[in-house]
Amino acid sequence: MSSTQTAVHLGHRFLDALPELSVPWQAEGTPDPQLLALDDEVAAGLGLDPAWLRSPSGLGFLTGTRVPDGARPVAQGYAGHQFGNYSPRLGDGRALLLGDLAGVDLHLKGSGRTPWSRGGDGLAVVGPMLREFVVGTAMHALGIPTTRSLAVVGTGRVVHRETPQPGAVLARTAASHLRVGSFQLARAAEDVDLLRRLADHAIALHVPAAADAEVPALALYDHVVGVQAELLARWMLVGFVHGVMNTDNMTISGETIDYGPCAFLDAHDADTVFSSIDSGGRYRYGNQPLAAQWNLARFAEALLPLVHEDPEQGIPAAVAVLETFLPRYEAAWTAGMRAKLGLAEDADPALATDLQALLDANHPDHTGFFRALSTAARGDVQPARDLVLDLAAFDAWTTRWLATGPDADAMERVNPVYVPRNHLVQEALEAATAGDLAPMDQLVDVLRHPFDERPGQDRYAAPGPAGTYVTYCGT
Ligand SMILES: Nc1ncnc2c1ncn2[C@@H]1O[C@H](COP(=O)(O)OP(=O)(O)OP(=O)(O)O)[C@@H](O)[C@H]1O
Repeated sequence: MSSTQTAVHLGHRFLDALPELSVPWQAEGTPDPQLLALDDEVAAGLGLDPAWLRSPSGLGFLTGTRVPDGARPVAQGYAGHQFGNYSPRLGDGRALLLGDLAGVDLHLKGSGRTPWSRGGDGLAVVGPMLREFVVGTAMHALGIPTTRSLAVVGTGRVVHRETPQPGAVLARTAASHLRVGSFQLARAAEDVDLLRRLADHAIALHVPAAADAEVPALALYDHVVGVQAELLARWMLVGFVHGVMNTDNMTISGETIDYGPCAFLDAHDADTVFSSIDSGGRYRYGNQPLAAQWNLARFAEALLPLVHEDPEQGIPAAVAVLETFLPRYEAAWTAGMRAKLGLAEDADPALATDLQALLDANHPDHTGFFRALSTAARGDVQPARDLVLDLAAFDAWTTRWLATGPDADAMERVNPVYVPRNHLVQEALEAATAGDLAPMDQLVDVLRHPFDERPGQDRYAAPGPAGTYVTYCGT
């Protein structure tokens, strides 16, 4: 196999800044590594040669078993609220931060036990790691901030879940792996110096201008509230359900992280839940903005000692910022809806909220309906009309909307034809787990160009049969 890879120099910025949150660690060996998926574009962004990554030495790099000279992999510590309950010790129980490269973190998932593993085996399996690859790739193509999957490598190890599963390691990149839970751990340590270094590190990476603010931690908080408001609006507009919005899965960068029990809506329904363990519907589609706000309140609590030396006295300033979350979310959502509906800047905002009410009442296929509206903007309302039950309400809304002269071309640039449909992802992952990668490769190929309609590929645009949502709790 040809290889033009020169030496890889992995930095260790997290370990240098925050040794207390870092446990130097190594990956477990992989008996028989086999490449299952590789994103050449992500590789190129890191300055890595895809041909080398496919070679035995590249697979050693991607699984953490052959670490470049000078690299210092660590398991990162963090805490977090999971489904509302606080866990003081989470951390990378099956993951490692290999280091940083080209300004981003390179992280492994499924690389073996660490001191944060608690009772877990430290491993990951093929299906869920490929799910992260497929859905993360789709999210990036949709223009939504996200960690990115570089590769999934089958380990050749059998992993014991409900049934024996083939093991895998995911290699992914992120602007950083700083989470709300990272701050919760530093706050719980009652070490203000550690908390300050963590905030300074986050500021240096994600919002350098905050360093000059009167209260840098408050400026950091304001930034995170803003990027999360934008992110949540993007999720809601595209019909994405994250599924496990615990505080350890909320990034400081504003990137989507951890594609566990996630999926895209078929029928638009605020009560949609995909995670089999989310019995109370805490992270249902329609509750996501409020779940994010709740997480941001926990972030504020963690930051309080940096807002004021008497944390209690920092509360009003932090609450004032937190209270901007929903207005910022609504502004981002309104702007996004304006784009999805091909409206001019000065269009009546009630067009968006009235359409939302129509979607809530009629449950059309989310992705298909918005795409069909661009056909309506070209003069054929029937495809959209076929998706709703309340035809009088649809006709009334459509008449108002069409009178604004919506821009169909602009709409087609923001309303995807293809999203990772739950049933297709499931089908592809089951095939891959059984050794056939072709369905996944074909699916990823379509998802990389979500706005470009492809003749003969209708099955990738269609919703699954009603009632066949796969609820999911695999890891
Ligand atoms: N098989 C396992 N062995 C050890 N720890 C695990 C295992 N699975 C999950 N964990 C740990 O449980 C916690 C919650 O897991 P979760 O599934 O949210 O994270 P993850 O998918 O492993 O990682 P990330 O959030 O980085 O994408 C984390 O601390 C994670 O490291």
